[in-house]
Formats: sequence, structure tokens, C-alpha cells
Amino acid sequence: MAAFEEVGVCPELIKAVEKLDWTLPTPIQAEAVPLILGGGDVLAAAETGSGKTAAFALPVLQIVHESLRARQKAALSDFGAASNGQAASNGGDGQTPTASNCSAPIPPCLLNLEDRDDIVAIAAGGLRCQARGEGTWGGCRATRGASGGKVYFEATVADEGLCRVGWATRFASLDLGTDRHGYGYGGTGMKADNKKFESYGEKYGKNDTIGCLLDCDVRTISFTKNGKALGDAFTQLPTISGGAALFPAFSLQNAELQLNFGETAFKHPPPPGFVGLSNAPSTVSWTECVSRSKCKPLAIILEPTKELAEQTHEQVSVFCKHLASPVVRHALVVGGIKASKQMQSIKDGVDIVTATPGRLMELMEDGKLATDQVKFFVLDEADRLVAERGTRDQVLKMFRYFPQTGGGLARLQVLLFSATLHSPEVRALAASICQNPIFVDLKGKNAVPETVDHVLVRCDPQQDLSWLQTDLAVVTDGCHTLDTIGPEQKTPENWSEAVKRLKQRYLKRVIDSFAMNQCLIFCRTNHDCDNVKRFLESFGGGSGQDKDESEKGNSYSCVVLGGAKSAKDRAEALAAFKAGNARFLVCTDLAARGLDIQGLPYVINMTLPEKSEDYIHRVGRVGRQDTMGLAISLVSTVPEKVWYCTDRKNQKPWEKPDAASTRSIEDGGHTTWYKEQQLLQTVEKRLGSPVAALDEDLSLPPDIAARVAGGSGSEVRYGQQRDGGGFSAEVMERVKAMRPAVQMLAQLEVEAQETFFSLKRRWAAVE
Ligand SMILES: Nc1ncnc2c1ncn2[C@@H]1O[C@H](COP(=O)(O)OP(=O)(O)OP(=O)(O)O)[C@@H](O)[C@H]1O
Repeated sequence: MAAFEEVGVCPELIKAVEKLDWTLPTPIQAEAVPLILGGGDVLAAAETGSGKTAAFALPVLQIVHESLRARQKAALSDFGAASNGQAASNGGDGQTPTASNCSAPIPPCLLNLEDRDDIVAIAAGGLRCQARGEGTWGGCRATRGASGGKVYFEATVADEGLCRVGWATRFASLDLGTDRHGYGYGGTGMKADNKKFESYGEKYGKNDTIGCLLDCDVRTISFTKNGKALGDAFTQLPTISGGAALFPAFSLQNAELQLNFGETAFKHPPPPGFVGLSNAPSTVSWTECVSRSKCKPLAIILEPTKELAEQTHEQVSVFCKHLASPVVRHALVVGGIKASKQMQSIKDGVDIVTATPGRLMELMEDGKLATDQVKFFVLDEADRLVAERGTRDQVLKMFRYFPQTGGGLARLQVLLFSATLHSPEVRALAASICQNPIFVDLKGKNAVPETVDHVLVRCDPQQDLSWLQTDLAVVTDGCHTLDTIGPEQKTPENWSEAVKRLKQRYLKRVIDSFAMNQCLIFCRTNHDCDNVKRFLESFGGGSGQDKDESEKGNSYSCVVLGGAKSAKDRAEALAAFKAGNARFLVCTDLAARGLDIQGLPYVINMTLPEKSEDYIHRVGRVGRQDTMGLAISLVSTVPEKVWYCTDRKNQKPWEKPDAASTRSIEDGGHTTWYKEQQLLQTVEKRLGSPVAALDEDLSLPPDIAARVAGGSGSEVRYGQQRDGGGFSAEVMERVKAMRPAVQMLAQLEVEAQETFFSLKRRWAAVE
């Protein structure tokens, strides 16, 4: 296995990993780091806990640092050249020129070759554009935008075809009018903003001249057709400023436009008070905007949850420590925290942003984070990021913001990482945003480390009638509040309620039987998490977050981490669990991915997840870094009716369960029947082997017990590193084989040194 320097990691980053006591790159790091350093797009799939974060963070940091250095060097030499030139023109007095003595004429406003879709051609002279191709829209914008005053330009339709003309910020989609940052008026007599198309003015076509009027003072946009005023099209625009200037913008489909920004006389002069954009006093150039912004990251790392983003950001901070001259500035951009607070941390400049999609998109759309310098787009847990349509669309939209041109190291590199990267959605995404990606698949579909043991507890309420006992304060989800439950009832509803009760009893038994003091308990919903917490609290509970120190040792202390909690509560819960102040983290699948909790011994699934890849990620919280972990799933033998809410308005039907809400979703209600036996089959198929059941007394099956307690001479417990001091059996084997050669080399080294010094002494004596 290669060392970090052999895979190309630079000395500063090696220093950082050595401080973490990392001796060798993990297999995914050894594979992915050189590919990324070599400039490739990479899709990397490797088991949970295999060090994927560093596999992308190290090379990304290294290239970002190299780019910053190159930029710094170029800036220093430019400055040298400029100051030398100035010294000459100032008569050699060496004084730095002031703003007043270096004012240059403002360049004319033209169509921007760098701000257009590929299918848009711009004619020499920069005032005529066309897009050819039936059914395909192409967009472009001008080089100069208005940041104040009353401005005007004209667009004359030079050919048949479809077009929209208007104004947009430089952050808007080039498809004018399809987001919040562009305002267009189309030839079909429609105006468009944020995908809202409404009737406006009249139709226009070949030879018509459209006047585009922007009044930055009252924040309105209006249009004229051949000199005839069509009235206000857009009012109450967001504040227009240097950073959010509005540029002339055009979308065309098989059409051609001739523009006049005011360099020559207009066909139809604008109303009094309006001036041509070329002569307007308050304008900004596109290049000026692009180079002025300090918030111009070179790398964007996208994470599906705030917790993961924080964790990756921390990892990046650790790696950055020894990168100097210049330092790499990195920021966290996540929801749940005031955007203004985050702006504070990025406004002085940022090179790497670790973010969750929603907040990042917001900043990008508001023009607060420039995207024109982005070299890396990393999608960690990529399959999760694209699993939902909304996030997938956001990811694609983001991608369109990034520079798509450039070669070599200037090219945008796209990196997709996950333990489970085999979904069709990921493949479709890769096909649309990656260039010849290399798929590094170290585990295939089965991405769980060998260090995880999988067992199940069969919860059969027809056999085990202990659910009828009332000794424990079991709290179920209320699905069967209206149903008659009892030993004489043989209905599916009875068994469903029974299994809910039984599972909580088993939870307590499992915790006691393994004397667990640190465990992640996965539930299906936030509501289920709260119920499990209430149940555990009935034995003392405690959150470990309270001031009362005595709660820390409580055997059932627990905290909840679920999407329904506030960002602050989630952060506190995770911190309490990581610090060992709460023994149990009761969570939804929000915590299934990426969370890295050192030496976590146990995971309990109160219910199996609907997708087998979520099982892989859940159980991947244990068995990390070669520590042994146990995943215990409580699996119902009978169908269980559960809450299933598909719309946001009816999120809490359990608060007042009634005949309507407890009906199944097919019948207009909010429940569904969950069949865990089927889910178990998909999990087993994914794992490639059956999951063994715990014995009735909840002891481990013998073959598993042997791995952790003496069977193979091992005394390793769950949560501890397996035999081999953190290295896999394969590595240990190679270390053993190489030991004699290394010892011989060390001996030779000693002899060579001794010979050298004795020769040196003799030489000194002769002299
Ligand atoms: N080369 C290495 N040597 C030793 N430890 C390492 C090395 N690389 C990473 N680690 C450690 O391994 C643990 C797991 O790493 P990481 O969180 O990156 O895994 P992952 O593959 O992203 O897992 P998941 O799929 O669950 O997100 C971390 O605690 C990390 O510090």
C-alpha cells in the first residue's frame, strides 16, 4: 500500500495527516487522490467509514492551494510590471498613481462573449446575436449593467424565430425569466419572471423594435414596441446595486437580434429622463463585477445535511492548518443559521465552501457568492443528494452557474462520493455533469465493512405475548387508537399495535443484555423518535445536556436527532452524544449518512428502512476505522400499520387520530402497512447473506460471538479495534512478510553510518 507522498499528497497536507496519526492512505484514498490530482472527474464508491472525506478533501485542498499560489505569484509579477510601467510614465518618480490620474474611457456596452450559451453566436462588432437550432433556447447578456438611474436600450428582431428580451442580474439563468433574477418580454406577448409567464403588451416579430426601459429609482421595468409604450411589466424589483446590477439579457430560439445600447441614435428615442445604457452614469462592467467579488470560492463541497457539512468543514479545517502563503480560507454555508451570520464569515474572502444545497443556492442566486472561479464541485453522499427531485434540480441548477469552459487545471472537476453510488439517478446525473468520469468502485453494491456484524431480533407478537403486560411505560404512535386491541383480537390491527409494544420491550432488553452505553437508535419518523425517547425516559432517561451532572451516568440517557428539531437542538443533541453525556442518540435517517462517531459500538434499527442503501448507511455508523460494530434490527413478523404523510399540511395526524386520518393513503388517510419481512429480504439481498437472529436470551449467534469474545483468541469488544491494531488482515500479512527485509535494511543503514563516521575520523586524523 502506497504512502501519502506516493499518491502525490503535498508535504503540508502530509504534516496534517501525520498529526492525526494516519500512517497510510486508505484504499479509496490511494485510488482516488491521484486521479483527482490528475484532473479527472471521479465517481468513488467505497464502504462506509473508509475515509472518503479525505479522499476528496486532500486533493481538492492541494489543487486549491496550488491555484492560490499561482494566482499570488501572477499578482505579484503583474504588480511589479504595472508599477515599473507607472514609474516610467510618471517620469520615473516611482509614485503610485491615484484614481484621478489613471481614469480611462469607459468601454462600450456590447454583447458578452463570456456570458452566453454555446449556441448563441455573436457577430463581429458585438451588437448582433443569433441562435440557430429548432427547439433549443440560447441566452446571452451584455458586458455592462445598470446599477442606478433610468436606462434604455433597443432590440430589433432581425429574423423570424422566438425571442425574449429584458434585464437580468449576472447570476440569473441565461434562459431569461426562468428564475428570480431575470425579467423578460417575449415575442408571443408574454412577460416572464421566475418561471411565471403572463400576458403582457402585444406580440412582436421580425423587424419590430423593442425598447427596454429600466428605472432603477422606482425599480420598474417597462417596454415599448416600435416606440409605443406598453406599460409597466415588472414593479417592486429587488434593490438594484453594483453587486446586483441588471444587464441587458436575451433568450433566442432560431432567431436573430440587432442591439443598440446607445452608442448610435435610437430608432425610437426613450421617454424623457431615460438615457442609453452606454451613456448612463451608473453602470458596472461584467468583468468588474466578477473580479471585485471576494466571495469567489474555488471549490464547493455539497453535503446533504447540516451535520455532515459541519463534520466535513471541521475535517477541512484540520487539513488546512499547515497550508500557508497564502492560507486557504474555508467557510461553512448551511441552513438553520441566519444567512447574515454566514455572510460575515465569507465576505472577507473564501476559497472552499462546504454547504448544504438550499442555503448555498440562496446565496448564489442573491449574487452573494460568485461562482465564476469554481474549479471543484464535490457531491458527497451524491446518491442522497440526487434522490429527491427538488435537490436534484438544485444540484443541476448550481452546476449551470459554474464555469463550463477551460482546459487542464482550469477545467471544472466534478467529484461524486458515496458508499452507495449505483442508483440510476446518480448515473444520469454523472452523465449530465461529469466529463469522462472514472468510476472507482471498491466495494460494488455491498459497501459495509467486514467489521460490522448484522443480527436481528424477530418480533413476533403472536408468539411472544409479553406485549400484553403493562409493567413498562410503552408509548406507541397512536395509529390504532381507534382499534380494539387485546389477546382475543386476531385482526391485523391488533398484531400491528402489539408489535409496536413488543419492539419497545425488546429495545430495553437489548440495551440491558449488551450493557450498552453508546448506541444509535434509528426510527422511521420524528414522531417515533420522540416516543422512543419518552419510553427511555421512563427508566430515568435524561438528556445529558442538562446542568445536572448526575444525569450523565444514567443508563438510559438519550437525545433526539431528527429533521423536525431546530438546528440548535440538533447540534446540542449531537454534541451531547459525541461527548458521551447521552448514551443513546435516537434518530431518523437524517443521521444515517456520513456521521463519524469514533468507536461507536452499536446501532439499533427500530424498523428497517424502506431502501436497502439506507440500511447500508445506517449500519455504517459502526465498524469504522477497523473497530468492531454490531447492528441489531428489530424486525416484525407481522405487517405494521404506520403513519405515512405525503403532504406538509397534514404532517401530524397522530396528534388527533380519527377515522379519516387512520385510513390508508390509498383511501385518503395518512397510514400505510409496513411489511418488514419483505424489507429484510432486500437488505439480505444487498448484503449477500442472511442476517442471523439473536437467540431467545438475546445472545449472539456462536459464529459472531467468536469474532468478538475469545472464539479466535480475540478479546475484542464492539467499539474496539479488531485484532491488528487498526490495520486490515491483508495489511498485517504484508507487514509481517516485509518485516525481515525492513530489519535488514535498518541494519545496513546503521552499518553504513558507522563506516562513514569511522572513515571521516580517520580522514581527519590523516589531515
Ligand atoms: N488514512 C487514514 N488513516 C487512519 N484513519 C483515517 C484515514 N482516513 C480517514 N480516517 C478516519 O476514518 C474515519 C472515517 O472516515 P470518513 O468519515 O471520511 O469515512 P467515509 O468513508 O466518508 O464514511 P461514510 O460512508 O460513513 O460517510 C474518520 O474518523 C477519519 O478520521
